[in-house]
Amino acid sequence: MKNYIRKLFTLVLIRDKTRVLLGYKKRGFGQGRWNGFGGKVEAGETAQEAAARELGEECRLMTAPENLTKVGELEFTFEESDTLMDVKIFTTNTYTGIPTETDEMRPEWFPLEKIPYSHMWPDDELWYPIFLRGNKFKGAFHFKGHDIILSQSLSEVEAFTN
Ligand SMILES: Nc1[nH]c(=O)nc2c1ncn2[C@H]1C[C@H](O)[C@@H](COP(=O)(O)OP(=O)(O)OP(=O)(O)O)O1
Repeated sequence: MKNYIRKLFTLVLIRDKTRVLLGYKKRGFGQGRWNGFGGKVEAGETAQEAAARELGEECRLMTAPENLTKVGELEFTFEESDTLMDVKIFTTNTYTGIPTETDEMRPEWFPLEKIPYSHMWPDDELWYPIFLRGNKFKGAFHFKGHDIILSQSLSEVEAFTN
């Protein structure tokens, strides 16, 4: 196994009983795909602080870091890269503001039964059902390029260790 350089990322999924807010990524990593809002955790930030900041930067919704509940921990690696993306996934339904398009993302609400998996990361259709059932999960996905999952693990968990 490669000696990966681990980098911490966040992903925020805003949802209520009937719909989830996704953003169409207009540039950068994952361009052209629908995803939650998130990005790199900067030095000196907690993952929750970074998640709240990125939510504001990418779609103008504001929330306090303590409103964000961790629902998932996923690791992504790629044949072509030494970086291990360590992604902490949060959800909340407590926020202020109106989803607004930014340079990075175009937000849109999707009914829970109409999530656009064919235009999302290929792992999403595997773990969103766990998330949508209200459960927590952990997993790892190894990619060839950005479209092919070469190996994976995924399991539901009761809680996280940290
Ligand atoms: N396979 C995957 N499935 C998924 O659902 N989300 C993924 C993913 N791989 C990465 N992500 C998420 C994590 C994070 O929210 C986002 C990548 O971060 P960014 O879009 O912020 O990266 P950028 O390089 O554009 O950085 P910033 O300058 O920090 O905004 O994509």
